[in-house]
Amino acid sequence: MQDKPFVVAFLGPLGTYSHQAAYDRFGSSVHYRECRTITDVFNAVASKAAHAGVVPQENSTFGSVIETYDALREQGVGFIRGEVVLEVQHCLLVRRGVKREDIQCIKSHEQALGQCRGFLAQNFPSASLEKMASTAAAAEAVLTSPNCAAICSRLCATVFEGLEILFKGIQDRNSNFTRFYVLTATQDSELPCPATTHTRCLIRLSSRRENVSDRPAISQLLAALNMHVSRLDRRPQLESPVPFHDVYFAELERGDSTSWTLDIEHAIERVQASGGQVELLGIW
Ligand SMILES: O=C(O)C(=O)Cc1ccccc1
Repeated sequence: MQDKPFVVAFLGPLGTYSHQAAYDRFGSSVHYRECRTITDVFNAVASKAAHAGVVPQENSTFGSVIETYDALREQGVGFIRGEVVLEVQHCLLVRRGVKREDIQCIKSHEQALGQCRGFLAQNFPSASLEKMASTAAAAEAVLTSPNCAAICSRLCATVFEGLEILFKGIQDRNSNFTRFYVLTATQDSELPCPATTHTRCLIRLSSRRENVSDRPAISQLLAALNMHVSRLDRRPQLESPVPFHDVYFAELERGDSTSWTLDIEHAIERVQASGGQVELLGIW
């Protein structure tokens, strides 16, 4: 009898950058599960409908992927086990035969629209911009919207028959990379070829005390952490009774320490002792 296949969830449909990143990490020996949104990828992993998931986390031109951080704000959405960095070269795709002057609307994921803002302002100043769940979802929608174009990868011209490439390399910065997180349900869930040495981790930080006067500032929490922070993100904490009480996401990078996991545990204890709330969200 055959073992159950390892299932990897990603933001679909086929042809997204997330699909390419997932394939770069897991190759052809796993089953892939397309999800409609990034939140659905988290849900597929948390509910064990998929063994692993791949979600976009940040882009070198446009910055953080907000939907990913909003998912990471919730409890029990998964544990980050790895990262994939993908070079992203966007194309403008139309239904075959559609001319540049026919285009009235441009569809894509908000990240792709943001990464091509200059190109769009210069070449399509009066086109309306429409946010879609993913770049490939935009490509698929263009099949039935002749006056629209999609920003997506050139792969979509192969995936969706009837589309053609009008422009290539339309991102505002030639050097354009997106980083993806690989997640599983828990820290010790099964994962093909897991990393043997860990060099990064992600923690979620917030102050515990709701009382405004007593609340430790982020600077105090980071001082208590006393670790090498390589990246810091911030989102509103929705359950807080006070406004502008944020939750922070800090990526920590290993120095030359030989006891990295122990260092993290001690750092978490220090933050808790200084009035902070901390959750380890990933180690890879
Ligand atoms: O929509 C996609 O293809 C995604 O994977 C999200 C995204 C969009 C633009 C750049 C990188 C990732």
